[in-house]
Amino acid sequence: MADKQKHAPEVLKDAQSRLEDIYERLDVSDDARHRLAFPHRLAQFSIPVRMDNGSLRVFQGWRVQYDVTRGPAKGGIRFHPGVNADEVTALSFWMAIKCAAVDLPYGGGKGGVQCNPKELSRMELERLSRGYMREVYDIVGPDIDIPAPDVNTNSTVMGWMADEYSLIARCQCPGVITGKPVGLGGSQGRVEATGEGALQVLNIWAQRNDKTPKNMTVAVQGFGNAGYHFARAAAREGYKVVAVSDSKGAVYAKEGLDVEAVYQHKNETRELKGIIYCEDSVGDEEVGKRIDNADLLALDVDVLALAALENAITDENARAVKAQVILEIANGPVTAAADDILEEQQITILPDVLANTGGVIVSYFEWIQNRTGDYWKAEKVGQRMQERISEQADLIFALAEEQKVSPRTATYMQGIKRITEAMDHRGSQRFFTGD
Ligand SMILES: NC(=O)C1=CN([C@@H]2O[C@H](COP(=O)(O)OP(=O)(O)OC[C@H]3O[C@@H](n4cnc5c(N)ncnc54)[C@H](O)[C@@H]3O)[C@@H](O)[C@H]2O)C=CC1
Ligand SMILES: O=C(O)CCC(=O)C(=O)O
Repeated sequence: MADKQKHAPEVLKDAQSRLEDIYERLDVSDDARHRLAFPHRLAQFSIPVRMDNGSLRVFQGWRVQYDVTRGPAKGGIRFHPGVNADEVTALSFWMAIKCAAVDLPYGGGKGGVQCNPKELSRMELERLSRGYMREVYDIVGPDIDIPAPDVNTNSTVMGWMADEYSLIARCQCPGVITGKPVGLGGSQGRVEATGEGALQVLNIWAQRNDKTPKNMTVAVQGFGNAGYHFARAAAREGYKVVAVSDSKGAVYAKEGLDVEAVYQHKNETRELKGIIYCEDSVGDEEVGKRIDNADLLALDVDVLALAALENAITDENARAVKAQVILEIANGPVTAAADDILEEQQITILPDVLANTGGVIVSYFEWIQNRTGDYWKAEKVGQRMQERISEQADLIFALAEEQKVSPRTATYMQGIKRITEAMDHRGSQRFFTGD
């Protein structure tokens, strides 16, 4: 256990350990450093839920607003047995960095409930989702904090939460939450946005480095919302997706997987591990062969896309990575210690705070649509996301080249610079001076 903790450090501490270098490079003031050392607000609460069998269960929940200098807090809500205050705080810290890095008028927030949604009935899940909104009602709102989906939450959960908010507020207020169903004020393109945005970041990097998608092999850890939509988009653009995994297993095919067939199988059986592939016989179910999850991370591929959870690559397994580029679709999949090892191995990391911004960018578009009442077609959403990502990724890659730093350092520099500039614009006398 102690050994495991050594390799998978506390998420917030690990996330913040990257800041000192950024502060030095940008000459950040002591005031700003103090303010970014702690979350602006951390709410912890209990959510009592009446279960279908009549018993009462009480779930622990959190909502953290790490920084709100540039605008209302923004970030998803995670339902997972491992969620805790440390993780949610780190996730809200990353939201603040990423929103600033791609110039969205938001701060960073995140929420979580410690639960296993797979063990809950649909009605229990709805009661839990509504209970969460009742607990955070006073601290969220379209100008305060705007939640969205994350691991194990989706448009259905967002729809229930939006409805609960409107019941309490006694008004229609779709802008309080994004990632809603399209029929309830959700945006076209939000479901696939994170995966599509990650592909765009990869394409921009590939173009700048004279690589062509056609020859590039890809392995994807985490075949959920973000990972599946990335794999689908990558296959569409000519990348060869040779392996994907979920929490229970991984599947591999040297000549490339049929991503849609794998998705269909997973949808029907809820898992990937049943898929069997024989090199010389092709049957209905035979779309790939089973490999261990750990082996997927060490495959000799061009691109390793990490789309599951934090701490996937640590100092324990970093040396086994053979990919030339890691695409961080998940938040925090590579620890700071692993970063150093991967850099030594000359592996490029396209960091979470840039690579997974497609989701929050389209959430921003959803919020604009909710507030103006002007709903956009899918083409417009796609085009505006592409413009935003291209513009900001180009700035970041150019900064990385100019400063001779990694794309992660350049993205943090971009984000922290914008946050600290906004702090300056708000003035230095808003705090009690003591006289
Ligand atoms: N959904 C979104 O819009 C966004 C998600 N993200 C991040 O992307 C990551 C994935 O999120 P979603 O796709 O929304 O969640 P999801 O719940 O839809 O999918 C997560 C997937 O990861 C798999 N998984 C979990 N542990 C694993 C392991 N050890 N090995 C292999 N697979 C494993 C699960 O089985 C599941 O298939 C998270 O880090 C999330 O914070 C980031 C930005 C936006
Ligand atoms: O869509 C959003 O507002 C936030 C998505 C999110 O939680 C993330 O980018 O990690």
